[in-house]
Amino acid sequence: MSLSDDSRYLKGGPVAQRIIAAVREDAAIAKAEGFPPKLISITVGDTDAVDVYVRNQRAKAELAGIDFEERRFPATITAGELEAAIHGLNADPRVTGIIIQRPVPAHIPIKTLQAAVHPLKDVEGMHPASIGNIVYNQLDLAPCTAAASVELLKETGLDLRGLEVVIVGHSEIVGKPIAFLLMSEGATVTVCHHMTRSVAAHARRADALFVAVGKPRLIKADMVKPGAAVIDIGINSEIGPDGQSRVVGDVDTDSVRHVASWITPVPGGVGPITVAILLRNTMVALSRQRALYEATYGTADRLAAE
Ligand SMILES: Nc1nc(=O)c2c([nH]1)NC[C@@H]1CN(c3ccc(C(=O)N[C@@H](CCC(=O)O)C(=O)O)cc3)C=[N+]21
Repeated sequence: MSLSDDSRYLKGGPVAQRIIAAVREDAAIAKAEGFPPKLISITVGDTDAVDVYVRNQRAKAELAGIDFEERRFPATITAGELEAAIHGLNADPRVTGIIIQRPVPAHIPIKTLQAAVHPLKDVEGMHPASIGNIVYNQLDLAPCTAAASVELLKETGLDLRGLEVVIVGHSEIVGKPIAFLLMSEGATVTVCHHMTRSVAAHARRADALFVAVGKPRLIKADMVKPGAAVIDIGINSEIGPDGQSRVVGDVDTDSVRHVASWITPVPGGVGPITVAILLRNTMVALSRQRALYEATYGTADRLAAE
């Protein structure tokens, strides 16, 4: 059976298309009402993984009818200069959302930057206030990759209440937010990381296994419970047998697919949904901004107010 017609593969494309179609309708209405959505991407220095992401952001934003603007800064910029640029974007009423692409150079404290983005414009959900809302079960503006991973799990139709979930990787942007999102949905969550004694022993208990560590083929067939759902969030570049560079996840898909009931391909799994969620988050941010605007000026019509 080929990869494309095997129902065990949880593909991101159809889910992403569904989300983008809904965003497109929302964006058209908002635009007609005088609130065109606009997303700003901030990149500092050069990173391949970021290039792929930003390229897809631009393409899908265009498809959805969201203005997209990339601001590139040299790796030599200071944290203060970046913060000033972010404050400028916060104050600009035409800007709906700001995403700071990670990683940034080592001399820039990423947390300070994330906290500089106004919470109403924080389309990545990485401001401390946004992350905090997830602890309070307010889930509509979650970090994009984490939300995308959960969205794919939901495609299986598995009941999340009481589901045994194991997450390998505890990053602020992926592993930790996935844990909170799934706890909110009623799952029983175990988080493994580099100090975990036996990742395999935990992983084998999982009905749903999420992996986000950045190590090709870390998860092998003997670490997976038969019938489990495996969500592979890794993006690793390596040289294939043909000498060409290729992208692989953290799961040894060739062996694991014979054990798991569902498995996400890389590429073509979580990635496309991540981009779609970023656009959906931009519309969530816009509606919050509009609610504030209307509460302040007493009208939904910005053009009339100006
Ligand atoms: N603040 C921040 N948030 C992120 O979420 C973030 C980041 N920084 N830095 C870089 C990584 C990487 N990342 C990707 C998302 C989607 C694809 C994607 O669309 N992948 C396609 C590949 C398409 C192609 O190869 O053209 C796929 O998996 O099918 C790739 C990479 C998000 N990241």
